[in-house]
Amino acid sequence: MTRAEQTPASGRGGAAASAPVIAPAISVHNVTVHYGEVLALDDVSIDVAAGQVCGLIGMNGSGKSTLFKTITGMIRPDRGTVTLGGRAPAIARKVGAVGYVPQSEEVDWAFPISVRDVVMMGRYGHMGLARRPKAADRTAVDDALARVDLADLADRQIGQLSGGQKKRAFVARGIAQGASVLLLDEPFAGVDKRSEATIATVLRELAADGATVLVSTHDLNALPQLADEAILLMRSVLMHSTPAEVLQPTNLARAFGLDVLQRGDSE
Ligand SMILES: Nc1ncnc2c1ncn2[C@@H]1O[C@H](COP(=O)(O)OP(=O)(O)OP(=O)(O)O)[C@@H](O)[C@H]1O
Repeated sequence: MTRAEQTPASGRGGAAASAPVIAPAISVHNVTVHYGEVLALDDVSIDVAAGQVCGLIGMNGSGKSTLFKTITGMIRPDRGTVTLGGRAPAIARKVGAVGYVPQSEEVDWAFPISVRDVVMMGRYGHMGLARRPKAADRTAVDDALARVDLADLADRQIGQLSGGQKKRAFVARGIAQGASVLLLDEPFAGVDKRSEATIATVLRELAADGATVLVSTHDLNALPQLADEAILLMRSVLMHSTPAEVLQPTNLARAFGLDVLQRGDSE
């Protein structure tokens, strides 16, 4: 039985057992991942509750992308478990509960597909096997495009957008999907201020509506406005606390060395 299934009715009863136990939206327990000889994640444990925006901070190679891929189920850990709202990643993905915005380098931008069709991919879990969009799917896609300010560019080939617009298109895919967990791997990398502000606002709105957002970023200055909590990752979790606490110079120095303190970003 998962923790999500543990209700008072299934326990021994009594007043102390009356509160339902709610599974964290994202739960990573004792996860270790190797690529061959390379140890990418070492005994990582993280719980993030529903409705939170959690920032993921760490230097290049600290394991952020590996953590995202493990949470989506694209990578199977050598050890440990991942659950999303009490469900295995593969199940969560199948029912469209988890949305993923990958790093730009991982997308084939030459693929002959329009922005609208990229966003429509978020609706696949709501369609039958024939993947024929219904009116509700088209409405969800139009709403998501409007929310990230891309309605005017909906019919362009995805590769013909700017870096920030591409990121917004993938955020729109997650919105159209209605994902309760949204994972974003450096959505602010190489984007202009307008795209950054649009994405940050949308993430806050989604969390206010109950979604859980895990987002990696190198922009330490923007972290307090963006996130409710933050994780400092260096192969293992160095710290999981408030942004203010994580941004304490002594804590950043543990993850990045001392020079990051002068610059305000982690690149
Ligand atoms: N496919 C792979 N094969 C072998 N090693 C890999 C592979 N992918 C990542 N690694 C290694 O695993 C470690 C973690 O990489 P990962 O991409 O998760 O870090 P990251 O924090 O996302 O880095 P960045 O900030 O540069 O995106 C690094 O040492 C990296 O070199």
